[in-house]
Amino acid sequence: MIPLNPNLQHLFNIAQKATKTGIGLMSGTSLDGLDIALCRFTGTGPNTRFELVNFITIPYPESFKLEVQQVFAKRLADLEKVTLLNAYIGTYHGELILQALNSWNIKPTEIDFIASHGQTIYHAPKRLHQHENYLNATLQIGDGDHLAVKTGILTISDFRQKHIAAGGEGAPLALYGDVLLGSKARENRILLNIGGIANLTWLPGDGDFSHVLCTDIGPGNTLIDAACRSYFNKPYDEDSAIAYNGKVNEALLEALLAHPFFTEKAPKTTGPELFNLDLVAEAQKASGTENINHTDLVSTLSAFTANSIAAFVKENINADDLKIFTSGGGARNPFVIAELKKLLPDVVIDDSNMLGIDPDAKEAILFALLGNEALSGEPVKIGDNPAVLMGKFSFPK
Ligand SMILES: Nc1ncnc2c1ncn2[C@@H]1O[C@H](COP(=O)(O)OP(=O)(O)OP(=O)(O)O)[C@@H](O)[C@H]1O
Ligand SMILES: CC(=O)N[C@H]1[C@@H]2OC[C@@H](O2)[C@@H](O)[C@@H]1O[C@H](C)C(=O)O
Repeated sequence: MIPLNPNLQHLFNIAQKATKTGIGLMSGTSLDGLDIALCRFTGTGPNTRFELVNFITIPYPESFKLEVQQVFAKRLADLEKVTLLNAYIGTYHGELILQALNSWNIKPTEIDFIASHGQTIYHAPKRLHQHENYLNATLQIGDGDHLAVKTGILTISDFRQKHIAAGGEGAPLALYGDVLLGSKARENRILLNIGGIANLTWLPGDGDFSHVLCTDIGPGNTLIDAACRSYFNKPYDEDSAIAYNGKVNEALLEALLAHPFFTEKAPKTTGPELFNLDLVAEAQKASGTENINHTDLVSTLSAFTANSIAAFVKENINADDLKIFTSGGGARNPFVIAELKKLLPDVVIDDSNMLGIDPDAKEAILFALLGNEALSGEPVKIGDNPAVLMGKFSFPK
């Protein structure tokens, strides 16, 4: 028999393990840091069982954020910088993994795989770019080969391309994790992630996958963070200290909510390419609120996040005994959550801890789960969503 090359033999051995230990990585649109979730999986698909063994967010230094911001969500960027960052982020994320493993007293050889999201630098669904001859597109950098060589661990990366190739927009991939880990018969659940962008998965209690809906909704923290950076020299509005000091400007809020993205049919995706301070400036112009003070602006942008989420739920999800389980950094924004509760008084709102899923770790767990699927799963059909196994394999040697 012709032997397999050692990489494929190693892959084959890992794929056949009953229990796999994988690291999921998420570096989101907020650019706050790298989320590292060390998970243990048995089974795949609807039979997946997972345990979060360790989790850490390693904050990015300011200098790194500034470098990424030079190319992040920008139509025009320095191509040399993109090229340099693609290699740099791969190696850097590898270093952060080694650092985390060291702090947990775990050897790299104990890890079966890394599943890495990379850093989105541009998300261009057709609804945004509107170039007739081009399809949906998205770009995540931080090449998997660099991670694999740096850590010595089999790495799976670049998950979104297959989703697009199979007809999707490359997001939200939360769909797959939320259905497999978060659904429960006879419970009408919404899993709401408030990151830079807010997205949700509607999981009706009838257990029929064809009724599941997963979509981006609009801005989560991205506009609040951008206003805090620009006007308060702060990365975000910690504990809503600024928002609670200001007053919501109803005219501006109305103009923001009038953006056509909100009437487009779900599922849909978006990003800071659309929801940025230029869009806010246009809404200020349309509502004659150019002179709004910066504190009121932060209150209004926080209310915008809550109102766009509540409006989506009211218009699209008609169910009794609805429960929302929140995750992402925005779940820690008390102003946004209090507004949401006010706007949806009949809905029980809790965080995803109630489901046994750490709200800060949820997206990193998702990528670990997608890695586990890529190794041993089968495509799962959920409504009209692409039924594909995602991710590309990189070997250390
Ligand atoms: N105590 C807090 N008070 C207010 N906001 C907070 C707090 N803690 C975190 N946040 C918000 O959460 C953000 C980080 O969220 P998260 O890490 O979920 O984003 P992300 O993973 O980059 O996003 P995405 O899901 O869009 O990729 C911060 O930038 C901030 O806006
Ligand atoms: C292109 C991209 O990076 N999208 C992110 C972003 O952050 C939140 C929202 O927009 C979501 O659609 C997605 O990430 C999560 C992990 C997802 O795909 O489910």
